[in-house]
Amino acid sequence: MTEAFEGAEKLLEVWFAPDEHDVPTEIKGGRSNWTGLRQVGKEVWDGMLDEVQCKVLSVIEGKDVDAYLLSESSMFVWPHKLILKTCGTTTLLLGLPTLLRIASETCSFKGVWRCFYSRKTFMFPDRQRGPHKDWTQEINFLDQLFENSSAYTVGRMNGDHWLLYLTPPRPDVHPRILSPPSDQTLEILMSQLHPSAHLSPIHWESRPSSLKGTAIDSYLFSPCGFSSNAINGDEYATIHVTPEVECSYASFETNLLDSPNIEQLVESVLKVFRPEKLSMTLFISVDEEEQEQDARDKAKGLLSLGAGYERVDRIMYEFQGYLLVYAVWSAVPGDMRLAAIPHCYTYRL
Ligand SMILES: C[S@+](CC[C@H](N)C(=O)[O-])C[C@H]1O[C@@H](n2cnc3c(N)ncnc32)[C@H](O)[C@@H]1O
Repeated sequence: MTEAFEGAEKLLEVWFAPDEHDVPTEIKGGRSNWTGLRQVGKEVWDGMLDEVQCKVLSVIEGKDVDAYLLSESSMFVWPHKLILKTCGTTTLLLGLPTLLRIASETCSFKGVWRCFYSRKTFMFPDRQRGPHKDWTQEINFLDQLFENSSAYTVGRMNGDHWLLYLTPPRPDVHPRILSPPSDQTLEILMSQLHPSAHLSPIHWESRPSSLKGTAIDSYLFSPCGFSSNAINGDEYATIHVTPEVECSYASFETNLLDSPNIEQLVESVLKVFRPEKLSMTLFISVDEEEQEQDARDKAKGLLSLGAGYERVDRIMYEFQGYLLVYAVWSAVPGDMRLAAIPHCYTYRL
């Protein structure tokens, strides 16, 4: 890389149905053993990713999800939903109309059931291209594709903040469901990493309780940079590291929040990277009152971090069907715990 790299990712999550059993049965894609979006062949995704300006490096096929390792981050494809996460100066949103066309023409989906798009503030916003030059342009682009959406700026306007665009569930795409899917996602976005935090920082392992094995795909870029996907059943975790000192950044994302608990998980990840600054987002689906209490208990995991960090912000939102917690921390100046050499972290998925 000749100039500083923008590690912060754009993150798109599109749900075409609430559940993998709700996908159309018709198969028109090249992978006829699979249903919904998983029937779409790599060569078709390659065409969409050309518009995003990134490439597939490798793919792993799990029982429930396919994980694509990209030249700029990752893509996960379930039968009913897709997560696309891309960094650098990629033009993620320019691939969205093609994704919607593939979902309709190849997979016979009636439309988008729910969509989420988010990102943190860029380190180098002037280098972004297409609609990603600023948040208003991204909102305008998405508003041409979706109705009744909401766009939020979460956090400090005069500091690091996080941007979120979301659409409400569409009953015309899928009728109101009695028990909406349980869904949770944690993202940890870290910057100003400890200088030793770079080479293959994560070892993945299957949980002892898990009968299914974890499939892992990792890539060490030259001269530096690391990306890794792990999948087990319908659970996934993904990690991306930009170690260059002038723009160091790492992200960790997973939908597995049961083991270990969130505090332990976050602390373990922080021990690897020792970032000076970090923000976290936790989305938890909330349906009934019971789930709401459960979600609030999980969210308490983001109240304090032991390891030499002080909380700058913690903001909670309630959306239709979801609780969101956004929290920002910064390292306590002079705290010796942060000077420790980073650990290698074994993550059990
Ligand atoms: C794709 S990776 C991970 C990006 C991720 N979003 C993150 O959290 O940092 C980016 C790192 O790989 C390095 N890299 C080396 N060759 C690259 C290439 N051909 N494309 C993208 N990144 C490359 C970059 O300089 C950077 O350190």
